[in-house]
Amino acid sequence: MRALHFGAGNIGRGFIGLLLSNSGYKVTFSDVNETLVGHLQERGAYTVRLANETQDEFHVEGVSAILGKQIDVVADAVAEADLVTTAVGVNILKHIAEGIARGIERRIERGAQPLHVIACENAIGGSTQLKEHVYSHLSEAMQQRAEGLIAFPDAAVDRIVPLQHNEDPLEVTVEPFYEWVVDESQMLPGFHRIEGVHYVDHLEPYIERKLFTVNTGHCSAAYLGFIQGYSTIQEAMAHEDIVKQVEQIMNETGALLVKKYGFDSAEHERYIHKILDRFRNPYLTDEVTRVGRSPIRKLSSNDRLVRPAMQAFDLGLHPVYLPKAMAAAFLFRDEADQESMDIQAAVSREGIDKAITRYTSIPQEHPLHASIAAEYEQLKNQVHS
Ligand SMILES: NC(=O)C1=CN([C@@H]2O[C@H](COP(=O)(O)OP(=O)(O)OC[C@H]3O[C@@H](n4cnc5c(N)ncnc54)[C@H](O)[C@@H]3O)[C@@H](O)[C@H]2O)C=CC1
Ligand SMILES: O=P(O)(O)OC[C@H]1O[C@](O)(CO)[C@@H](O)[C@@H]1O
Repeated sequence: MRALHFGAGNIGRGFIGLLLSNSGYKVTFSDVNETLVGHLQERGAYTVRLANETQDEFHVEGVSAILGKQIDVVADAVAEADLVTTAVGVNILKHIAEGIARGIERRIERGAQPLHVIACENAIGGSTQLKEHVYSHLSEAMQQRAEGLIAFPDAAVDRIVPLQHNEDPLEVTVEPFYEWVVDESQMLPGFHRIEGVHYVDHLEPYIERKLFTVNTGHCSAAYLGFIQGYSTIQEAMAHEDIVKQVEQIMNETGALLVKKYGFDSAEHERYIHKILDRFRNPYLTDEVTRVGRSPIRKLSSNDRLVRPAMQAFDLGLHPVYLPKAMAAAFLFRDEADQESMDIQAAVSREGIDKAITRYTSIPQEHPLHASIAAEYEQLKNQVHS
């Protein structure tokens, strides 16, 4: 069984590649980072280390790599694969779509077997988004032939994998916890199951629970930690005032999730506490700049902050901590993160009110808009210099 995985980065090597290899897939990585591809081609193996007391090691062997810029090579790999997965970042999906489309054409022309394409990104409907990008490169006739042969099941992925600072450029340190949930209702018969994946009929409760708890809480810790001048999540989470606020934020999304999906509230509370412990993992060093990265994406209407806040509001809940997290996101600044610099420029140019509407799509007359603006005014004088 052959798997082609796009993105040989932290999640690619430390999570998806590891599970695929453990399930008997021979993994080929496609990446645009030539150095990384070179190392993988040369060694064909790498180590995954768990961030726990015993630093458990796993050796992933028999892997290969191709350069993602070589569309023809990528298309051939897609044509030969039994499974395609991605962990490149949701905004990069459009850039890998052409290679996948050319590969689909080749495999259909050869009368090949069905193919599953699973996007493992932090986004709602990631694989569906990828399908749209891929289909934009296919003729209508080819799209029709692809239906029933090529499936794009949506997925939720959860494992904290920070930026790596290991001597060995291929080694990756990951937290012990992981969760990979795939929408089985979007799959075709005969799929070679991946060990460790949880297959469900309805993904929405799982992806929203994950995105609105782990990701909402994590980025909030980053933005609130940034204001206080902390450089890592572990440093920020050592301060009880930040922990309390992060917990309140997750309680607000929790109230929404319990109301919307009927989750057991005691169980959800345990889920929140486990996540707070994961954020505090003393065996990891996770930079605030990584966890806060891409604030435009994180402030967008379908993502971890605005979507739960709006849904909560519409269900008659009145979030107050979520607007604070959003206000903190508007203050996050990292010169290496273009999105954060664009937000800072927009706020200076047009003021916070217009910037809130621009990035969150929350109209000025909505009560949440005023809450974010009020929190921003409070927080802006507290940013550690
Ligand atoms: N790191 C984490 O803790 C988690 C990350 N995720 C999601 O996984 C995805 C990847 O995140 P990370 O692994 O942290 O990022 P990363 O930056 O470590 O890895 C992304 C990789 O994609 C490669 N890439 C970029 N453009 C490409 C292209 N056109 N073709 C092929 N490869 C390309 C990059 O060179 C890089 O190696 C993101 O969507 C993220 O939200 C999800 C859960 C946890
Ligand atoms: O690219 P993003 O969305 O910041 O992804 C990283 C996030 O995903 C997580 O791994 C949670 O699964 C967190 O480490 C982090 O907040």
